Amino acid sequence: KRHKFWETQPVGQFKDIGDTSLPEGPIEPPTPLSEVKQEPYNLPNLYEWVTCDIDSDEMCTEVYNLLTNNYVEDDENMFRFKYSKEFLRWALRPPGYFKSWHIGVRVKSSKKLVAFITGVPARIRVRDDIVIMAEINFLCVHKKLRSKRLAPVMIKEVTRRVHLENIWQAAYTAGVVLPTPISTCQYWHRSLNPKKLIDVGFSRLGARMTMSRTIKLYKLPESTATPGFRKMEFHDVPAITRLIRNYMSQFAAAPDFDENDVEHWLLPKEDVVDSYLVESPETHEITDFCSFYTLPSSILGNQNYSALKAAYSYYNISTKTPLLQLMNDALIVAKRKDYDVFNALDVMHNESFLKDLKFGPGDGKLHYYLYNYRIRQTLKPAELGLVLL
Ligand SMILES: CCCCCCCCCCCCCC(=O)CSCCNC(=O)CCNC(=O)[C@H](O)C(C)(C)COP(=O)(O)OP(=O)(O)OC[C@H]1O[C@@H](n2cnc3c(N)ncnc32)[C@H](O)[C@@H]1OP(=O)(O)O
Ligand SMILES: CCOC(=O)c1cnc2ccc(OC)cc2c1SCCC#N
Repeated sequence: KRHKFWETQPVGQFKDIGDTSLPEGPIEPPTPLSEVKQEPYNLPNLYEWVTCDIDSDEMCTEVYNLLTNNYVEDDENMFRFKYSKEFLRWALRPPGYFKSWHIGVRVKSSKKLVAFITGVPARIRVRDDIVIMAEINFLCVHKKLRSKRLAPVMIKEVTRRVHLENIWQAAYTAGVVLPTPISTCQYWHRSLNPKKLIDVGFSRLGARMTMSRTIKLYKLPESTATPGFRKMEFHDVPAITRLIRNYMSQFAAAPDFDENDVEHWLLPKEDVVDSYLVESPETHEITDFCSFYTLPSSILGNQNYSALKAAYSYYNISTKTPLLQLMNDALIVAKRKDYDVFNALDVMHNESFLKDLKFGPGDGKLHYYLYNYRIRQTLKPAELGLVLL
């Protein structure tokens, strides 16, 4: 496959796979800031750049509507991600964020928002290197403007704006194969509402299985099992920061969270992110943590349902409570909050609980990428400690 754009970019190229002579680390050196292109890339004549101020409800609504109607669908066009406005505000305003990295494209005449791409700054450790990167996300071109080579322009523009902040690396994920994945992970799904998943056509009744038997198979207790299991609160931030920094050090790639990052990314936010911890009733030590984010999807073309309420496993830490028991408590909480499905990637130690907790493998893959940073050997999912939204 010819990647006319990606072959011009400082990313691992397919032709270089297996070439262990190439050094690990940045592919190109930084450009002197005076040499970074000062003006935006040219768009086709009908279009103009707009910096999206998502603090503005009007602008945030335009972004929400563009994504709701034009963002990622599964291969069978059964679902389309429907990130909420509150989720977008959370995802796009972490500590140190740049409004200039929230980039839209409007039709000059109608002022209609027809494309979007974002970056947020993140400190990411790759093996022993801590690298300031841009996490790139929400790349979206309106369905009516596809296959016009707009995406490469969007990517070059966000790259330019990231360079202006003296940042030279990026991290991103995609369902498509591009030059060149640093890891390829698998989605797993745990039914919480099997009747709905069967009705929408995602799941099928097992052979020799009735609907009532299937509902019983996925049934969960009303209450969690772990003593001291409770919601995370603001005063837990220092302890959770210590816990996650220590736990994540075992993975080849992971976020380098400080207390400000933990406060932003891991404190519960209603209908955005849920986080729970285990505080030992005896010692009051905080020993374990689990979290999931809320990403609904539109259900496309079903008579009975229009929305899927999905929970996505985020960061989980087990030092005393078995991960299996901790994640079962997460499932119990998600079911109690009326989620239809609990999704997880096979990253970190997730493989250890997926089958036992009745997750089934999805048919979608998620490829992880670094921009302008080579790693010699593809990482196994279990070596990945990074979950992007
Ligand atoms: C130092 C800082 C660096 C920051 C930047 C780092 C890099 C960040 C990179 C971005 C990370 C985003 C992460 C993220 O947001 C999470 S992945 C979600 C991406 N969005 C969607 O799938 C939404 C629905 N699809 C669309 O809106 C369009 O199909 C998009 C806009 C995807 C492509 O629009 P289009 O109308 O269908 O296509 P053309 O404009 O004609 O362009 C075709 C070229 O685009 C390449 N392409 C297609 N999909 C891609 C994808 N998902 N990543 C990267 N490249 C992608 C494709 O390979 C081809 O290049 P090639 O000819 O070389 O093969
Ligand atoms: C029921 C299990 O599938 C999903 O939850 C789901 C929901 N919405 C999507 C929207 C776009 C989409 O495009 C790849 C996939 C989904 C998926 S499966 C992959 C995500 C996970 N886990």
